[in-house]
Amino acid sequence: MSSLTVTALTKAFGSTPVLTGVDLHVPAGGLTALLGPSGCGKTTLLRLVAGFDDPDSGSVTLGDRLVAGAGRGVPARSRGIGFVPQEGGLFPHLTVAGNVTFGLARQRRRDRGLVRELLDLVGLDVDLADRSPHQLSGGQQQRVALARALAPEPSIVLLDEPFSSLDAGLREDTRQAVGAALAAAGATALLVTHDQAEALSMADQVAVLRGGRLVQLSDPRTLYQRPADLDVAAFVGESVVLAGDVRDGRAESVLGSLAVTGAVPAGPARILVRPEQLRLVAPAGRGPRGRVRALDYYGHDSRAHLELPGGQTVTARLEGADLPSVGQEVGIEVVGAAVAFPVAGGAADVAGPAGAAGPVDAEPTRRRPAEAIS
Ligand SMILES: Nc1ncnc2c1ncn2[C@@H]1O[C@H](COP(=O)(O)OP(=O)(O)OP(=O)(O)O)[C@@H](O)[C@H]1O
Repeated sequence: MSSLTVTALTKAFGSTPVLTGVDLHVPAGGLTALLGPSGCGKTTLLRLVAGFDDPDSGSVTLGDRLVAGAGRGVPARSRGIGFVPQEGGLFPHLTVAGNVTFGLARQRRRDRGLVRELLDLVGLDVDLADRSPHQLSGGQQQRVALARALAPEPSIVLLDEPFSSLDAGLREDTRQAVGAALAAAGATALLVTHDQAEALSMADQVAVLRGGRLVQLSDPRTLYQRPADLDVAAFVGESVVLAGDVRDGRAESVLGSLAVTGAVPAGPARILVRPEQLRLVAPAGRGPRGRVRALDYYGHDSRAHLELPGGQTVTARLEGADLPSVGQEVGIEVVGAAVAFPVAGGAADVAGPAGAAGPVDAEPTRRRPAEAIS
């Protein structure tokens, strides 16, 4: 398995730039998720790495082998890349064993021990070897596709939204099986996804792409806890964004004086905390408080939508069965540090992640209308 290095990669279709100066290093044996909204260029980047398309400029290197750029273009079939497409792309006329060994030399295709080994690697029973793809579930088909990609021992495996067609339960199981198989094979992998939970749970590092540019490359925890900006913050989880004023490592906000992560210049800032950092307590003195406007109950946890004194609504994620009632006034504590984004020009108005003016709610489109306050 090789590392992958992409340097200053640029691609346009006609006059429309799709990738602009993308630099990315995927270490050997690691799984990197390429995360971004629809149309940001994820698949295009994967196709340039695979050799299905040529970049306009920049380079692609596998290990120390330049495969694209500087006038060089190694054909896709000679790059030693395994590819797992969105819906498996299994050959319908071949059995599972035929699919898994498709890319191997004729002699190795009859090696039943190898088929067993590969199916075992992806968590499938060897009894499935003689079935046709249509006799498998979607999740099983994706595992066979991975076994097929791993069979020739490629330098890197590229996975293009491999779980997107699976329903929720199957998706989780298949993710775990695929992650375990890639780790057991010691594979270098680049996984395209627009699902932040998938990226955060599976990857060693996450590359966030926006508008054809790489905006952050971090391990999952850093990405969630120290996002590069509020757009990235909103893309990888729910956000509570407050107006604040930073002094000496603390931010004064409607939720009190909050410790701020990292060195932030003094002055007005937008302050990010996550809903699970908000803890509801009995209202006390002049401490931060809000009124519960709505509750979403999920069983394992709940979400409370809280209206703050200035009219802004924020979301708190609550564990346990001891829940407030709608209409109740509650005290609010913030646990852990906040992240501050200095406001250029001075005004600390809270603008939404997409730049909208006015108070921000973490998930405005999913919030229910406020329930009646008793
Ligand atoms: N062959 C092509 N010709 C013209 N435009 C293209 C071509 N391929 C992709 N595009 C455009 O490039 C942009 C990026 O597409 P791409 O498929 O890389 O995005 P993506 O992030 O993978 O999106 P999705 O998550 O929806 O698959 C889109 O606007 C798309 O319409």
